[in-house]
Amino acid sequence: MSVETNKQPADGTHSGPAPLIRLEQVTKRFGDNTVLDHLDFSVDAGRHVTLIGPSGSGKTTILRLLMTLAKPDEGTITVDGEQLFPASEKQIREVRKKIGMVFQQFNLFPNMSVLRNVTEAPVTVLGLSKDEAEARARELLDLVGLADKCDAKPSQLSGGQQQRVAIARALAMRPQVLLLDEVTSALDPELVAGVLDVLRDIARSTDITMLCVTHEMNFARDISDQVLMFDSGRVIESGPPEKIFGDADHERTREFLSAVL
Ligand SMILES: Nc1ncnc2c1ncn2[C@@H]1O[C@H](COP(=O)(O)OP(=O)(O)OP(=O)(O)O)[C@@H](O)[C@H]1O
Repeated sequence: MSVETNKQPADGTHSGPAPLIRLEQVTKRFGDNTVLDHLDFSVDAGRHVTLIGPSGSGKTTILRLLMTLAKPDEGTITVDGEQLFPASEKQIREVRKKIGMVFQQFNLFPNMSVLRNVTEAPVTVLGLSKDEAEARARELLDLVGLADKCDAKPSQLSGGQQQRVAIARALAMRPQVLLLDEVTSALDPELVAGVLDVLRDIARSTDITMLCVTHEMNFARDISDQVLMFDSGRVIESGPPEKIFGDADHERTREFLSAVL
């Protein structure tokens, strides 16, 4: 499979083994509610990292910060050596090109065909020609099993198919990082497996970096190089899936997993 990413050559300042994503001492508050509390973690290029933890522990907030949909109150976030906060609008636009996100809701453009949903941003944001964007989109729609749905409107597709279009749309920007926020939570149970299979395939066969929030623990176990257990805005434990799911050190992790597995 030929999913490629828009890898930028590292400049002199940021070359070397710097992680692709780095959060340092990140704090995020909503009023009196401290959602992230001096959070530190980093993700190396090409790794698949899953965030697990109880509802409200701040997992989605991290993805929203990385997408610049929210700002931290303190701390720094860098992606590929470039700082996200504080940064000019222009810098943020550049960093944003490196990050794709798939949300719980598919958020497709209802009046556009499936193909146009996937070509729109590569044409308008990256400046690809229509032909180039269509070739890329057709390849990705084939990858997610929807080659025959190019001309359909989103409303003619099942939720699982719509989410697969959303995955193709995110990949069409050739991001270095794919953020996945509970992408199967809004789906009927029988449609979940098809979407997770597509993501497993992408995880196995591409070099894209994935940061994933999910309540699907089997999926987390399958695709992750590393699992981060969150509680109250902090990472309380992290490790490879065999360790976290099989022999967690922290009692809170064991309690959480025994409740959800
Ligand atoms: N825009 C907002 N305004 C106020 N509070 C918010 C906002 N967004 C998130 N929060 C609060 O921040 C906390 C963390 O939310 P977040 O969605 O990051 O948790 P989560 O770990 O992803 O939970 P879940 O697994 O239920 O999705 C929650 O208490 C939530 O109510």
